[in-house]
Amino acid sequence: MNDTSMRPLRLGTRRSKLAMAQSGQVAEAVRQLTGRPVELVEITTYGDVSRESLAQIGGTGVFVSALRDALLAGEIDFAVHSLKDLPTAQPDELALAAIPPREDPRDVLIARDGLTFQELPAGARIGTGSPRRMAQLNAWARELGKEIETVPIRGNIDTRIGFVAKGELDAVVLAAAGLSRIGRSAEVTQFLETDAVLPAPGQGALAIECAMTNAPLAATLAELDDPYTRAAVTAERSLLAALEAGCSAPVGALADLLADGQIVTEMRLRGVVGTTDGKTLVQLSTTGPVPSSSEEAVAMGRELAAAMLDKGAAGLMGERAL
Ligand SMILES: NCc1[nH]cc(CCC(=O)O)c1CC(=O)O
Repeated sequence: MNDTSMRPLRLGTRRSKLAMAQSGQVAEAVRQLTGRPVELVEITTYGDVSRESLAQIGGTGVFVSALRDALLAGEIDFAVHSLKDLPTAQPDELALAAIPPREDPRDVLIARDGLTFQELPAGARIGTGSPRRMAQLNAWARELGKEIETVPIRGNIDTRIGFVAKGELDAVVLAAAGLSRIGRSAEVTQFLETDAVLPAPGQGALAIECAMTNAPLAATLAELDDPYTRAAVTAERSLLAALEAGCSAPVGALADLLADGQIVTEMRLRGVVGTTDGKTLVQLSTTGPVPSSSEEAVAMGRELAAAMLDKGAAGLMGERAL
């Protein structure tokens, strides 16, 4: 580090319980790595303040722009984001210094009385404001031959779980990773298999960002990077970008590694786009060598996007679901 002082490193974070939990974990890892103190700097983003639905405010970047402004202004040294909240276009001035090993990427159901999705009665009210979740849940319900009602909700994880606890909704759908980070995994009633519901691109992964000009810090943070997670989320985000969809679009994607025993052999990338009523889904997958460069991962995402667009994916997006 060119700055050899023991000045604390300033980690910018949102104030939510989830953001504080994940920033706290990264702060500890950076402390161990550098021997330097790390101090959390709380920053409020538009996404935290606005009461509008994410689909309405346009989604991309509402949780990250204030953190990025603080990085560019030199008010903080680095920031931790949920990768799925990060817009696919990376600003030139900012380095995605590390993508640590991903947690469980799946969505989960928290339902009343311990119910699974299959056990929910016809007419069940399921809370989610995500067009991606609505599309896949409605498609799944159709397959099971039952009607459900998806109810748009917003708010932090505790608020969302509260709708079920108070009996206002039969179930809510959330990301497994977020629940585990805030210590509420025990309330999960079903982990949704990815054959039924593909997560958001980058779900379950974190992104650690710093200013491009701070090369020594970028190099230090890079030690927290997991190349497999980076390859997977790069392919997923490339698919999203090539579909020209934002984080509030009904797009799911997941890259996973195929292994022969302990040996990783290939990477599979799956993608889905659908109408929120679940009547039409375009769902495709591709398998190939594990990308050994960012360019290869990007190419994999682009190829799958092209195949999905061939199947009519474009016509299913752009709708502002609610
Ligand atoms: N959209 C909000 C959001 N952004 C990141 C997570 C936690 C999971 C993750 O880090 O991928 C969540 C909550 C959720 O979707 O349940």
